[in-house]
Amino acid sequence: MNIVITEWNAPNGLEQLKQAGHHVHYDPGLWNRPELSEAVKTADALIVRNQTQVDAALIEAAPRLKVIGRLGAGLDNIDLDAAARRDIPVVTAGSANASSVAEYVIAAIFHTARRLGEAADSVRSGGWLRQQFTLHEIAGKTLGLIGVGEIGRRTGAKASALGMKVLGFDPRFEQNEDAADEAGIIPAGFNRVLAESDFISLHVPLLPSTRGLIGASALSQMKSSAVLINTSRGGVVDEEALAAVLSANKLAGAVLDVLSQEPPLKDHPLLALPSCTITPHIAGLTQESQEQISEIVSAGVISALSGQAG
Ligand SMILES: O=C(O)C(=O)COP(=O)(O)O
Repeated sequence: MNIVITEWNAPNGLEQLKQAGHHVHYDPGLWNRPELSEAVKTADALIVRNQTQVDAALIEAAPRLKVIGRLGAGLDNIDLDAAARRDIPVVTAGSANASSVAEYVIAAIFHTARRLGEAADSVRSGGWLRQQFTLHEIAGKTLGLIGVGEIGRRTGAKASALGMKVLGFDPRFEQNEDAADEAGIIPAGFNRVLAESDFISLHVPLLPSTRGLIGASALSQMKSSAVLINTSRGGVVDEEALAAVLSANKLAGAVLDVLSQEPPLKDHPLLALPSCTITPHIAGLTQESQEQISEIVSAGVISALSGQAG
């Protein structure tokens, strides 16, 4: 069968698909080109990351489509209702990148707490600024999680192992409470997390109910010494409101791995702010997670295609 892959995928999964006897049309830049709707016409399977817009029109343009593979966790770029109407399953990699994202959040906490990059740069330029880089311990500080699914839970477990107090808000907390307890996460309301945390990390999917969740009102409830970390989706944060509070020193910093538009326009206001660190959507990207994701999604796609007529 014909498998169209529109974004980057690790080699092990591509090999798996070929070994299973499928024709692999691998074109990592296809998501951004008009030929996409032509390419899916003969696709039995479509494998994407987060940039391909798998909307109703694209699904309609693919009459043979039997399965969609998602090399990651977020599903906001896939019209799940349109897929369900055609009984097309969506295979994801589950929580295969959850540890990578959790480790990134811990790195972001240390990045802002100890500023090793800046300290090293200052030495390279001839400085030896020991007092200027006398900064903060993270033990005893409070990490607030907005969203306590698998990524939030693993982040909380690592933070609490480092001696942080961890507060977690999740709209589905009733169901998560046992898991949260094990990870050392204290269930808390949204406002408490905002008001008491030294670091706030976002782990909710982008849904109509979470779009702009961290806007002017939420930002105004945070401590002025707090740092916001976003590895979820850019749309969860109102970027203009964030730029305003950072410029006014009403928030100490932000580490953003995701933006509402990726890559950002050159004149994006957050790019000009030294207290805002932006990375290119890499939290879930490690060699380990990508190999695992590629393997899981390939296996799921192969299984969904097996036994189906071409
Ligand atoms: O898993 C996710 O949702 C991510 O955002 C990670 O990046 P990806 O979309 O897999 O390239």
